[in-house]
Amino acid sequence: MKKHIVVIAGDGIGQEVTAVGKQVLDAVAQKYGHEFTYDTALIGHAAIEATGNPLPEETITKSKASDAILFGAVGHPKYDNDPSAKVRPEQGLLGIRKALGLYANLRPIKLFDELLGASSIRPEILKGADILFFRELTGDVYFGEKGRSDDRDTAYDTMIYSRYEVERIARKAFEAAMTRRRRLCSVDKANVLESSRLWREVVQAMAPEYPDVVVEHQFIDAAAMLLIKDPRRFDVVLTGNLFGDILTDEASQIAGSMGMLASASIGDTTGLYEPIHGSAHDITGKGVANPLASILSAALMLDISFGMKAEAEEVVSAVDAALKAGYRTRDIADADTPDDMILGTEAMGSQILTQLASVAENQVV
Ligand SMILES: NC(=O)c1ccc[n+]([C@@H]2O[C@H](COP(=O)([O-])OP(=O)(O)OC[C@H]3O[C@@H](n4cnc5c(N)ncnc54)[C@H](O)[C@@H]3O)[C@@H](O)[C@H]2O)c1
Ligand SMILES: CC(C)[C@H](C(=O)O)[C@@H](O)C(=O)O
Ligand SMILES: [Mg+2]
Repeated sequence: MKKHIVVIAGDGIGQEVTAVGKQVLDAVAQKYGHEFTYDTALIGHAAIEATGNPLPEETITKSKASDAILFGAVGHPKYDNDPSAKVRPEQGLLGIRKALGLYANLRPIKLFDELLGASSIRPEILKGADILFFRELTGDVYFGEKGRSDDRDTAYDTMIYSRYEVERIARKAFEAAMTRRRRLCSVDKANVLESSRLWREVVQAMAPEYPDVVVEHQFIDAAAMLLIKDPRRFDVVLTGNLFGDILTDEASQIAGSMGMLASASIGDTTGLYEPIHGSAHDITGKGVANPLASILSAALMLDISFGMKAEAEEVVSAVDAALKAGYRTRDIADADTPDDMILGTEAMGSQILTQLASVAENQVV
């Protein structure tokens, strides 16, 4: 199969982990006889430096013309510490999500058994946790009207959702629940927020269309608590943009690390695949970033955008095999991990390629 992929590595460790994600795609293509061609595009701080714009028009054009996008991260400390900056790297990411209509952000929380010890949550609570988040991605307080009063002493952001926006993401979540354990938890703040009351109303109205799905509603504060107290009670979680952003960083502790969580942003056009983590200034340039989130994002691309299920499963199996063999990056190592099994970004990438080669030999005839 021929596919054209745009690689938008962005900033910080985005560059480091995306290089490894791409190597994995190359290895899959070679093994299965696919032809993947690549282009690169700028975003975030890198794009501001080069063009003054966090999302150059060319990046949108290239992205729209591609079959899928492998994305890294955006962000730079210069802007994090300057609240008055008018142009910011993050505008690039929000802009591309909006420009491509990527309203559904799928964030699977998969705990590899080997990483039970890497989490600070007790293993007996965690074992078998498997959650799929549907985070709405192009609405909410992120995109509602925002501003300052004339004297600049008052600021506002508007949390806003339309029935249509809630319905289309909820439908995706219900459909996914039908293929999984048939439980859907919708998370909102309907005891306080009007936009959440609409959210709940829409989900309640759709529930009878899916009689086999057990639907529950939780408030965001309680959901944040339950996620850590009893992660296995969740199957599909449906929520808005801001709540989903926060809950999934929290959920990374179920999987062991931010460096383990992949995501797929999908909608009406080209899908974008990215780790949920950011540019991680604290470890940028040290060669220690965990590339597994990028690799697992590449696996989601193979599955969702290209329909290459076997290839995607093989990538996940290769990750599993590397972890079973005892290899760790620093973020997922525990006190028992021998020093020589703690790998840097590139070395972990090489391990996955090695595992992929052997897994593939067993499976491909
Ligand atoms: N999708 C994105 O592009 C995205 C997401 C979140 C944050 N950001 C941006 O990234 C910058 C840094 O934000 P932050 O520090 O709040 O969040 P972050 O996700 O970059 O990092 C949070 C913590 O997790 C660790 N971490 C993250 N990814 C890791 C990996 N692959 N391997 C090992 N450790 C990893 C970091 O070292 C850090 O301690 C900010 O400018 C922020 O706006 C971008
Ligand atoms: C960088 C930021 C705009 C982004 C978000 O809030 O969506 C990030 O935190 C994410 O989770 O992808
Ligand atoms: Mg986030």
